[in-house]
Amino acid sequence: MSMIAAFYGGKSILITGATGFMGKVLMEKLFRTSPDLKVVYILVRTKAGQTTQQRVFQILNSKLFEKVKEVCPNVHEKIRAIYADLNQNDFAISKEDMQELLSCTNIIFHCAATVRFDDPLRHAVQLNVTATQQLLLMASQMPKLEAFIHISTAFSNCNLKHIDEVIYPCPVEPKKIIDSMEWLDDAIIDEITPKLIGDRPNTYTYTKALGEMVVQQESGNLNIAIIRPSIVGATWQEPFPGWVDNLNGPSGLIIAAGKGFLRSIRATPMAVADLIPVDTVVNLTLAVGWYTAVHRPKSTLIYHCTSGNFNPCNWGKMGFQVLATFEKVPFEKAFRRPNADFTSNIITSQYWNAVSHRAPAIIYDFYLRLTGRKPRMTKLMNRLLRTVSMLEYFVNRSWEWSTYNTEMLMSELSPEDQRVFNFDVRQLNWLEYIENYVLGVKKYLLKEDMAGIPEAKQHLRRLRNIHYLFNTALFLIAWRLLIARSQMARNVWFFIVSFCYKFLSYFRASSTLKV
Ligand SMILES: CCCCCCCCCCCCCCCCCCCCCCCCCCCCCC(=O)SCCNC(=O)CCNC(=O)[C@H](O)C(C)(C)COP(=O)(O)OP(=O)(O)OC[C@H]1O[C@@H](n2cnc3c(N)ncnc32)[C@H](O)[C@@H]1OP(=O)(O)O
Ligand SMILES: NC(=O)C1=CN([C@@H]2O[C@H](COP(=O)(O)OP(=O)(O)OC[C@H]3O[C@@H](n4cnc5c(N)ncnc54)[C@H](OP(=O)(O)O)[C@@H]3O)[C@@H](O)[C@H]2O)C=CC1
Repeated sequence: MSMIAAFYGGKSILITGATGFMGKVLMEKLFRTSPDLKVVYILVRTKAGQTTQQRVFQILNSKLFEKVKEVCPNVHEKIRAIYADLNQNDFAISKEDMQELLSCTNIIFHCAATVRFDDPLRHAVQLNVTATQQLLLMASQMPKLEAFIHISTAFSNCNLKHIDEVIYPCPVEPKKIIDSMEWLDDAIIDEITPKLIGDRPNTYTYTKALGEMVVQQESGNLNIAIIRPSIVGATWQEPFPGWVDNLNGPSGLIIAAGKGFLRSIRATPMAVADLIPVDTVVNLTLAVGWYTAVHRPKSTLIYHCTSGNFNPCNWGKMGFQVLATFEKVPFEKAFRRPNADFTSNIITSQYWNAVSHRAPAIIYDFYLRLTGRKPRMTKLMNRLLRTVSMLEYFVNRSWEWSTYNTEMLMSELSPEDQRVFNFDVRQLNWLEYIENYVLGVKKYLLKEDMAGIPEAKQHLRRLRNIHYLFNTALFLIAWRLLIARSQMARNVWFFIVSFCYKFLSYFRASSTLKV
């Protein structure tokens, strides 16, 4: 019997960010392993014209929840969607709902965040820092609360090379940052943002670091733990391999490469690709929830959820396997054949951006214009290059994360819990994982049918022929222009033609003699 699964039985659990990538997998695993839990409160906002109920309905009707519905047929009754906007005071939660949350919650998993790298500081502070502070305040008023689990990121201190399972202070206190956001205007905030974030690459990593400081400062008597996952990728095993539902991290780039838009990226092939499957993160999160509530460690423990020190994979190996999978299962309607490569420095990267990204986009837009359609490729390409430039920081460096607490927790689990809540990435086979990841992107993100593979392959063969034809035409035009202008080119051309002629004449003569 799993002690962790039994622990969550009968519990009232509050999840923020339950509609996000990690939140959905967390809910799925909770219901699948502890179908007898009392209730899961989720703080949900309305979005894209959907009510909170409609959003829950959509999640429950997705493929991710198919197994849950078998083991917990009344799952819809156990999810209590509470309207909340984490950008608002008291999260805009109604009085009755707030009362219920305060009096009933046993465990909190705080997953909500803005994960955009380019969010203005004000917005990132609001969600990643102020909302965390408010949630802690709520938590301190919950008499039945046993544990508060905060999801941070392994990159909150990406300005360091070696990162321990401790909270590193930021130069300016979070409280001062929160206060200043209230009275500074946007223009001034934009101006001081680079100074505040210092040697971190974006507002996301900076505000996640501030969020951790807030957790430490406001922890009071609460049982708190912080989890720091690295780059969260598709599911490894559960509920099935390859599930992914957003474009963050590598997923968007896999699509861009598979559709032939992305042809080169400035990356260091030997740098560690610290990817971690989302189900691994969720298993660790649930194990940490149990350990924090039951063992009540004296201080806030931080758990690194990373793969690099247990089972390292590098970007070269990852890129290679991604491309190998495209050969077997190509994406449909590719713009060009998938043939991406890593470049090593900024100058070659600029060159390939001009030749392999911008030029084809301009040519294609010209073709669209000629055929009376609206040009769109240049805009799309600019967006892609901007995204790539933001991710480059993370694919050109390696980090070392100490994992003392994570290993300690692993050793504390019973063999059954180690199996059911497995977060030991030493067992992960990267080649298999990456192949399933690419397949998952095709099936669950692009919603492409496997039956379309022969047609996709045929399309790629057509693209290859067009590519050869285009290159031959380009060569002939260039050559024709050259011999019209240069005596030397004419001499070379004359030499080649006469050499071929002589060779053919000799060949014809010798074959006639044999007869
Ligand atoms: C030895 C040698 C061997 C060589 C071998 C050969 C090598 C070959 C190489 C081949 C390459 C193969 C493929 C690649 C394989 C791997 C490559 C490396 C991947 C590297 C990625 C790693 C980086 C991750 C770093 C993570 C560090 C921190 C981790 C975290 O803690 S947080 C999670 C990470 N967060 C993110 O990833 C968010 C990043 N995104 C953003 O910040 C923004 O989206 C943006 C990038 C700034 C873009 O903003 P825009 O405003 O321009 O666009 P917008 O967001 O409005 O979106 C545009 C349209 O796209 C849709 N969209 C965007 N995001 C999403 C989403 N998450 N879900 C769904 N849809 C999304 C959006 O809707 C827009 O659509 P529209 O409305 O229709 O226009
Ligand atoms: N993905 C990754 O690679 C990594 C993620 N993490 C951390 O893991 C956690 C989960 O990330 P992930 O699931 O990938 O992120 P997602 O972007 O997929 O999910 C974010 C969640 O936060 C919710 N949210 C955002 N703003 C608000 C708001 N104003 N009010 C209410 N809810 C809001 C979103 O709701 P809605 O659906 O309404 O937008 C969504 O449910 C985050 O804390 C992130 O920092 C850490 C390392 C890596």
